[in-house]
Amino acid sequence: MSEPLHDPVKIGIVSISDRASTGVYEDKGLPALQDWLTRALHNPITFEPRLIPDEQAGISATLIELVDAGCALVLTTGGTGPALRDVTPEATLAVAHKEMPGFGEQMRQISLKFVPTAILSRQVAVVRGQSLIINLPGQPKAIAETLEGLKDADGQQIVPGIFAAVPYCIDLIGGPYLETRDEVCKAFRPKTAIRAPRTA
Ligand SMILES: Nc1ncnc2c1ncn2[C@@H]1O[C@H](COP(=O)(O)OP(=O)(O)OP(=O)(O)O)[C@@H](O)[C@H]1O
Ligand SMILES: Nc1nc2c(c(=O)[nH]1)N[C@H]1C(S)=C(S)[C@@H](COP(=O)(O)O)O[C@H]1N2
Repeated sequence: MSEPLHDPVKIGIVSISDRASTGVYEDKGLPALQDWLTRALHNPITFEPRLIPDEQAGISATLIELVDAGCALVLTTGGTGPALRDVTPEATLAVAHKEMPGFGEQMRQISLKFVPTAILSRQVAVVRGQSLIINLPGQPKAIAETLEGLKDADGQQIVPGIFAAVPYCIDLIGGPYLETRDEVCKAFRPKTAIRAPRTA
């Protein structure tokens, strides 16, 4: 039997936390991002992980470095709230070529089903060059919640997660063809954008 072939993808994962980056607590952001993406994607993934403090210039520099390194997707976690030190959205907008407001809107819709304080979350998503950068909330459990959405006890989708729109967005900016595992996240593409499976 021939094996299906999937495009390789490089993904930047960035945990932005003063306390995790200085060892006050163990970082749970990077493992949560890596676990979820490995579960969700068929593609072979090279991760570029970064654990950094809530410093605006340093966050922007890290995002640019990851885009320049060829990451088709960069996911950040942390620093999106209203506290003085929370500057992830500002740092992300500072490196944007295009804003993608739908991702932040959808994340807040999803998160409101879990916590009323979701309206405090200022996440943004942007395109820089051929890379999509998305902010996720800092709570480690919020990572899977926002990427995957909300399902009922029978596994029926109640609110679609934001990742459903990520593969097609990456197609449109000229990146690799991402293929998801439907049981984790059913990605949507218009029929004309669906590529026939390739085999080795
Ligand atoms: N990287 C992380 N690892 C584990 N837990 C985290 C991480 N980042 C955030 N959290 C948890 O989620 C909460 C909200 O995240 P937020 O990004 O607002 O952090 P914070 O309160 O600004 O503090 P810090 O930047 O020091 O993590 C934190 O108080 C913490 O309990
Ligand atoms: N799905 C989900 N979204 C969430 C939360 C959560 O627990 N689950 N916490 C909220 C809270 S309390 C805050 S302050 C904002 C911003 O979080 P951040 O500063 O950790 O990024 O995310 C919100 N979004």
